Amino acid sequence: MMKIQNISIIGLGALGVLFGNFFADKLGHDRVSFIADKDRIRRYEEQGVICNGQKCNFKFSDKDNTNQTADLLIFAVKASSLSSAISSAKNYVGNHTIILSLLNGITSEDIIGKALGTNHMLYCVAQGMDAVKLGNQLTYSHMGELCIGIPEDESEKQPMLHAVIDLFDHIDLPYVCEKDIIHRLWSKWMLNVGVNQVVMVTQGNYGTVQQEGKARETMKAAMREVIALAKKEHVSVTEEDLEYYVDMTDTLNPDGMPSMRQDGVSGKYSEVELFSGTVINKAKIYNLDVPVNRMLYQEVKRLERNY
Ligand SMILES: NC(=O)C1=CN([C@@H]2O[C@H](COP(=O)(O)OP(=O)(O)OC[C@H]3O[C@@H](n4cnc5c(N)ncnc54)[C@H](OP(=O)(O)O)[C@@H]3O)[C@@H](O)[C@H]2O)C=CC1
Ligand SMILES: CC(C)(CO)C(=O)C(=O)O
Repeated sequence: MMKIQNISIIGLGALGVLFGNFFADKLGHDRVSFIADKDRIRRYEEQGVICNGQKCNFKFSDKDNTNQTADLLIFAVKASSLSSAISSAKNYVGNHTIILSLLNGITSEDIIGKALGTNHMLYCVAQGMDAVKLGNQLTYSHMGELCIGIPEDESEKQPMLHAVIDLFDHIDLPYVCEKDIIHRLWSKWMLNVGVNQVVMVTQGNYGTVQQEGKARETMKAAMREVIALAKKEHVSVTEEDLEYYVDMTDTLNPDGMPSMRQDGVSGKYSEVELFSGTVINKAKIYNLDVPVNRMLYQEVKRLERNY
């Protein structure tokens, strides 16, 4: 079986730092590196990176290096940076490279696969964390888990999946190997369509949707529009999935906030196109009305016009 010896991550943000720090602690700092351009590397080395109060000694790899490929390559950028990240990471893809994408939404695996080779892709969903990165500082109390898997018709990727499972077992990384990874991708997307957008437009935090009231009801209504859409696309996402994710959200630090709201706080454009943007476009195909997502889309865009 292939053994994963080195890991490259692209994206030194909330998830990149969280998982990069975990990998480096368990495997040693030499086996984990962050791919970036020279300007970013200079900035990161000048400013440093702090994870739960501790300085991280990360190794950086110049995107233009052509003498090293990754055994495991992890994408941890926002959707708006995905195409630049793909071109920065391409030198690190060798014949044996396994790629995981931590991006939210239901499209990043396809996009990366089309650019770098679908034969490299496993599916992955990152969930359950309350990571907040503001400036160069990451804080979290729950690291969450990675859900990994392959669709039914890609069974030739079992050896790649086993290599990742072997690594995660070896370092005790919290993970779930999913029987139906497409179901997980969609049901996690349903959560983001609800919690990320509602916390963003209310300019709140997890506490805002953990208490009974309008915000929590709007979150659930936005999620139910995804359930209706999933039915049209023959993906089984149910009310039980909704309850599972609402319960998971209730366990998060009430002062924490989803990645989209962190973008709002930093005045960065959000991933709204991954959430209501995608819901609205897909709903048009089926003549499905999605008023809650239309409202959330308009509200996010209104907030972003003031940046
Ligand atoms: N935050 C969370 O708790 C969760 C996030 N997700 C998803 O994971 C993905 C990543 O989110 P998150 O970690 O919050 O994102 P962040 O915005 O915190 O971090 C993204 C990082 O990517 C870096 N980056 C952008 N373009 C490039 C590039 N071309 N080369 C190298 N680095 C680049 C940015 O660097 P710079 O700052 O230098 O521009 C930034 O540090 C998103 O899709 C999000 O929805 C999923 C689950 C939970
Ligand atoms: C809701 C959460 C934290 C999942 O755990 C997430 O996916 C995000 O912040 O984008």
